[in-house]
Amino acid sequence: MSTATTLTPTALAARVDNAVKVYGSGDTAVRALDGVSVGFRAGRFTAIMGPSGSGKSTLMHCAAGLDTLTEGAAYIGDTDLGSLDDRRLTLLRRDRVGFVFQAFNLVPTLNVAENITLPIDLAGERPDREWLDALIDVVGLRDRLHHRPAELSGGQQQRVAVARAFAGRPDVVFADEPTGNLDSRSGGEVLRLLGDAARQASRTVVMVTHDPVAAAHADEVVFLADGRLVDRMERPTADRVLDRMKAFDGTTSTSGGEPS
Ligand SMILES: Nc1ncnc2c1ncn2[C@@H]1O[C@H](COP(=O)(O)OP(=O)(O)OP(=O)(O)O)[C@@H](O)[C@H]1O
Repeated sequence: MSTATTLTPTALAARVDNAVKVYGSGDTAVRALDGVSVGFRAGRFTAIMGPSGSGKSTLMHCAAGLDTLTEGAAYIGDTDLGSLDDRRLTLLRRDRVGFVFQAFNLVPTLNVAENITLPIDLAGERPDREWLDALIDVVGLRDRLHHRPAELSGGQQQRVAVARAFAGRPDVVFADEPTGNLDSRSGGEVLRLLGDAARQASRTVVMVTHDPVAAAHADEVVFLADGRLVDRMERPTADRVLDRMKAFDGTTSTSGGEPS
């Protein structure tokens, strides 16, 4: 049987195979990814964790088509990103991928409603009003639609960014430290939104974080160390994630490392 081309419930929304990323060359070369193979299941919320410099952001950027791999392959659904020219890659990112960054990256001159629909407007598409309406309710922004970003709290701004990321019904939303600029209460709300969007609307979310509490909102955590995938954890709790992270201190060995 040939590989199915449509997504099934257990399909992978994004994956990398044998991903190698080398920055620079010669003596100063850094092997940020050293043969990582990992899949992100459709309809799930996955967190990427690991010590500083372990390659989390590099993995996310390469999986999302924001950067290219030195070796190996990255796929969104069945599309091999390495097979796309710049124009097609730009279109794929616009049509099939959503992004949430630590710095909210809203357009200051546009109001909330305009920020949310910006990717759809830029694509020249017609908004799906029903979907947008539901999204605005999910992120709790209905009474702020005509405000500009500067009139919102940080948590509200990030909720706008989450709504914008999901507005075009992307296959996968990548989030890079989305709660890094938020207090724990606002951060918790944003994480719940990401989880709800993944589970209720069958969207896939992949989040880079260094925070075990944030990772505990995910369905699964994948752990990187020194550019390699070293572990996966289903149904994480903050304590279990913290214990796993402690095992990285001093050694990145995965055999018999006992948390203190
Ligand atoms: N543009 C670049 N040029 C050279 N080296 C880079 C570049 N970007 C990242 N690196 C290096 O690649 C390695 C992985 O970096 P990356 O940012 O992916 O790690 P990270 O796990 O996201 O770290 P952090 O948690 O500190 O953000 C690090 O050694 C980093 O110094």
